[in-house]
Amino acid sequence: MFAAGEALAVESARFAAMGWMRGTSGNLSVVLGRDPLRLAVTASGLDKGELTAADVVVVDADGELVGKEQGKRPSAEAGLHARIAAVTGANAVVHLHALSAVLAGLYWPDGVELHDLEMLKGLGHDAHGETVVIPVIQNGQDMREQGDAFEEVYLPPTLRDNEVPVLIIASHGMYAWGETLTQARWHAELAEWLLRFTVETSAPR
Ligand SMILES: CSC[C@@H](O)[C@@H](O)C(=O)COP(=O)(O)O
Ligand SMILES: [Zn+2]
Repeated sequence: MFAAGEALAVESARFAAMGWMRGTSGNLSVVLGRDPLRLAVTASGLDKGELTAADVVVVDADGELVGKEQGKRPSAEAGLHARIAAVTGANAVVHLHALSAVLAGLYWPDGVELHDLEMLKGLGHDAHGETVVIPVIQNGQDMREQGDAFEEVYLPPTLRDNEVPVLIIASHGMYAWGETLTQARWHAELAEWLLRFTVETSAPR
């Protein structure tokens, strides 16, 4: 648990330095166990640039606190982290308030189309001839409803294509996930670049 807290604090500071976890915004999680599902998630309402290894709590599949943590509440969005981990099999989930994701969700509320960009390979897709759609769901405060909305738009991997390990929440931010915390970060970094490129080159003027 200390190791998970340490890893989440390091990643959180890195994301904050990128400007994607300003103030108390954003949250991160890693899966601790699957039967039953348990995640280590960042505690709520803290400065995400200054987390310590102790600023983490354990939650269940509904994002509810497991055990007693003195004075710390789970992230308000822990329930969506747990749902993404359950549905996708990811071992780490990151949630960022990247401006490019919010702008892309505003311009393309039915999903953001990406194609013919080398960076798509970092999301597990083809650099040529494939259109990758990052799904968008509406913002909300009920994590069960947000989880249901995610499940409706999520495209699992097929024999031909990999999943798209990214979700945009309109007027809010983005989620990315992966097999490890490092891979989740890579997906977030690459998706942010792809979204920024697309907003800057294709947004309606
Ligand atoms: C400016 S923080 C907004 C929060 O409501 C939320 O969206 C967020 O990302 C952080 O919530 P937290 O409960 O600290 O994990
Ligand atoms: Zn948020």
